[in-house]
Amino acid sequence: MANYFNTLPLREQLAQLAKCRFMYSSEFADGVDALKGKKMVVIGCGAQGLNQGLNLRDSGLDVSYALRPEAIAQKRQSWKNASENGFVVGTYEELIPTADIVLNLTPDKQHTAVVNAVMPLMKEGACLSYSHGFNIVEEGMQVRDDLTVIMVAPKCPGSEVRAEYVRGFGVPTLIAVHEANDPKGEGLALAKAYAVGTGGHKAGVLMSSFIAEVKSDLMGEQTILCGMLQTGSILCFDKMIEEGIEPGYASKLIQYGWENITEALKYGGVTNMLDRLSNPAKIKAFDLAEELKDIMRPLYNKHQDDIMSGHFSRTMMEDWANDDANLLKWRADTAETNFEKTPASDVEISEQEFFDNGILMVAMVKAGVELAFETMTAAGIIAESAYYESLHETPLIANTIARKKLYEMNATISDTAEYGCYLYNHACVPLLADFMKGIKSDVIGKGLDLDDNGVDNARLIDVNDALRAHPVEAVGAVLRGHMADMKKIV
Ligand SMILES: NC(=O)C1=CN([C@@H]2O[C@H](COP(=O)(O)OP(=O)(O)OC[C@H]3O[C@@H](n4cnc5c(N)ncnc54)[C@H](OP(=O)(O)O)[C@@H]3O)[C@@H](O)[C@H]2O)C=CC1
Ligand SMILES: CC[C@](O)(C(C)=O)C(=O)O
Ligand SMILES: [Mg+2]
Ligand SMILES: [Mg+2]
Repeated sequence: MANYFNTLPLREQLAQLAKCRFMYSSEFADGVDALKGKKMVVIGCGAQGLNQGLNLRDSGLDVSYALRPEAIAQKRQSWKNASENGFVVGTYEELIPTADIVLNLTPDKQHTAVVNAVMPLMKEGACLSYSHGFNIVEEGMQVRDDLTVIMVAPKCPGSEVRAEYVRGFGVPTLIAVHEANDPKGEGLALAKAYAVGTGGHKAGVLMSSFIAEVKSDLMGEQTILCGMLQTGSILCFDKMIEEGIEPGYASKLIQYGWENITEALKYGGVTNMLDRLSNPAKIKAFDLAEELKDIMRPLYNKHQDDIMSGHFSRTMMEDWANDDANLLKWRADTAETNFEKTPASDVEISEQEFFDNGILMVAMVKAGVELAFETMTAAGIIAESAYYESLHETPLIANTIARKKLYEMNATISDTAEYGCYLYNHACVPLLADFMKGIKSDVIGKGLDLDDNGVDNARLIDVNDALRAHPVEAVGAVLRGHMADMKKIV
């Protein structure tokens, strides 16, 4: 199998990357009808499998789980997830031949083996679905001609797919039909109904392509979403300890800080997040973010270039073949960081204090969101998709850190995202070493110690104008206009 993207002529690569259209709520008027009465069989019951299945069942659909024999025999977590939630569980042989749609929700590393095992069992004309296009785009998987192949990719961790649905909202979702596999022309109707079933249509659905999803998803998760939050957590914690901040306070400021400050981002973009600071703190955060952007821009470009060229997927697949040696080592290293090992104290931190004492964290989020957005759009990813992959998803990842620090984030995201997160982190920590030498507790841990909050009017106007003029703010305002059901978290 070859990298499918790399086999395409340049004009086709560009056309696929640019494929992305925001779908209006009127396009979902048929709800889940296209899937009513159809058998949906999910393979794997982990982060996405369990949570998507719960939403689809609550939306009135027929969901069951096909697990590998050892998972059933050993009553593994996947078996517990499915059976304790009252789903029918069976082997591939028992359930796949009955399926109208098979949802492949196993880790990307397993896709080739899983698809090769289930394809011969799938009935004529059935549908195979993915939630991430890696197997099709980066590995060139060929699927039987009679099968429809679709993708319904929630732009967030599985835990939040469920949490947002239960709150009455949803998560932005990219849907796509693999053009080589749409023999009956029903792929789009199935993907739309599936997105409604998970609640995605309430947050925004983009009709896109497998290629656009893969090249944007990998970029978002490696950089701002997981890599930047991991790097920021480690650097900010270590700096606070160096500056004499009480460790339990430092741990709490970071663990819950990302969630608190990015809630403001979710509601009103980068502008609103910085508007939560006093005027002097806003100017300070702006300047820090500009400095961070200058330092980190080459790293963001490298990640996007490596994703586009296939270098990233090739090297990750080498690690797969090497028994995940890098992934497992990096995972063990994360468990040993001071931030991870220091429990949060029970000291009260008010919502405003997270902003006032976390100016550097605000600057890191601003820099990361803007850089990821700028890099993705410069590479041909459409602004709406780049917005979901940077700004909208950052708070959803921050929610996982609030639960159980970096452990929870890395356990909840896909193995692919986790690998990319560590790759970024290991490059970004040394890159920011000199920058961090100049950082003091006034921007992380204590807040600015000023007698008055006076600022120069002209400078404040410039900063406010620059914040509002960034292109992520323009597309964000439009997309948030379609998110009437969004619910408050903190
Ligand atoms: N994690 C996330 O939040 C997101 C994931 N995605 C995509 O969703 C897909 C699923 O990822 P994710 O939910 O993280 O996966 P998980 O790592 O949570 O694993 C899912 C399940 O797959 C089963 N599994 C593992 N290996 C095999 C195998 N060889 N054969 C059959 N079953 C297997 C496991 O059960 P057991 O070992 O017990 O058999 C496990 O329950 C991926 O394509 C990912 O990129 C997309 C958006 C976000
Ligand atoms: C965090 C990255 C993601 O793509 C996701 C949750 O959207 C993943 O692969 O886990
Ligand atoms: Mg994603
Ligand atoms: Mg991903």
